[in-house]
Amino acid sequence: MDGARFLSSIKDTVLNFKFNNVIDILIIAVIIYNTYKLVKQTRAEQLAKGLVVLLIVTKLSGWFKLYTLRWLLDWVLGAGLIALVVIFQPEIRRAFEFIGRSQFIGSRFRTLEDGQVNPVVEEIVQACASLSRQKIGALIVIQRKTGLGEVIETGTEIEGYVSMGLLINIFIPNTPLHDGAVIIDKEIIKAAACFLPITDNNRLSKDLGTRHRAALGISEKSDAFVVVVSEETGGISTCESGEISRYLDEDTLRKKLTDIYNPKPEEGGILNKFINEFKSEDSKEKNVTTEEGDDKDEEVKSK
Ligand SMILES: Nc1ncnc2c1ncn2[C@@H]1O[C@H](COP(=O)(O)OP(=O)(O)OP(=O)(O)O)[C@@H](O)[C@H]1O
Repeated sequence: MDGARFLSSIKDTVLNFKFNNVIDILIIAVIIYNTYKLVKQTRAEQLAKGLVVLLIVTKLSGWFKLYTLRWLLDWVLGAGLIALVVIFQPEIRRAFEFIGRSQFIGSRFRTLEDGQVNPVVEEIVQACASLSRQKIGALIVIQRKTGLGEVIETGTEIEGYVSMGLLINIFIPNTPLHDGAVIIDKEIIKAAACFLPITDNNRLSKDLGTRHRAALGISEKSDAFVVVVSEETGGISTCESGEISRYLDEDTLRKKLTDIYNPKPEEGGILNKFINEFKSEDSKEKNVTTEEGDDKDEEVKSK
């Protein structure tokens, strides 16, 4: 394109500029800004930089008529797109899962009046407190928006209302259903003795065995809320979004469960929540810490 044609095309663009062009530019600006926020400080950042360089070089090779280089770069970009989908499959999956469980679809738990507590919360709290006192190991998964059908299928179907008695009974040692996890969907115990995926985080504290690792595993792969009672110490822990909080007292557990069973509208825009969801895999990878030496009664983030 020579100089005169270039100038005349700019003149045409300016003269034909309309309101819908402004909207168009604004939308693109918002998309670019949020894409930048999305990839910033994640493993996608370096990749995005490389992609920008590749795009610029491709464009330049076209302008300078370097046909072989252009052909090669076109090919790399085409193949790169498929590679991107493969590399970022976990993030893409999380993003789609987030859309699926977003507020558009509504919460699965009914909202209660202020101060009201869902009776299920108290049943779970009392069961855990009792199991903790008796040092009986327990693993309780509360399903939220991510369906846990595959996990439920690995166990024994129960379909019974949540009650302190039933929960304690399930986990009594040497009974047929005590090994594995109980899955709760709202007020119903769907199944017991379920097998959960174990976390592959190998930087966890050595004193966390397979029960806690299974709890973390399912919380990484879904939005489930998990309560663990340690057989060894009687300590109560909870796992959520790949993070473990240990040595909880009854009141803290009650508060956490109340937040689940009596959800408040989430703060922040839908876009920010989407970005956080997308980023969480990466930030977790960066924030892995070990828990050795942590004090009792302190909430410990395992990741
Ligand atoms: N993948 C799994 N899915 C469900 N439950 C599991 C899984 N792996 C282990 N468990 C449960 O954890 C029990 C073993 O717990 P282990 O002592 O290894 O873990 P821990 O985290 O040290 O817990 P604790 O503090 O209670 O000893 C098993 O008997 C079983 O009930």
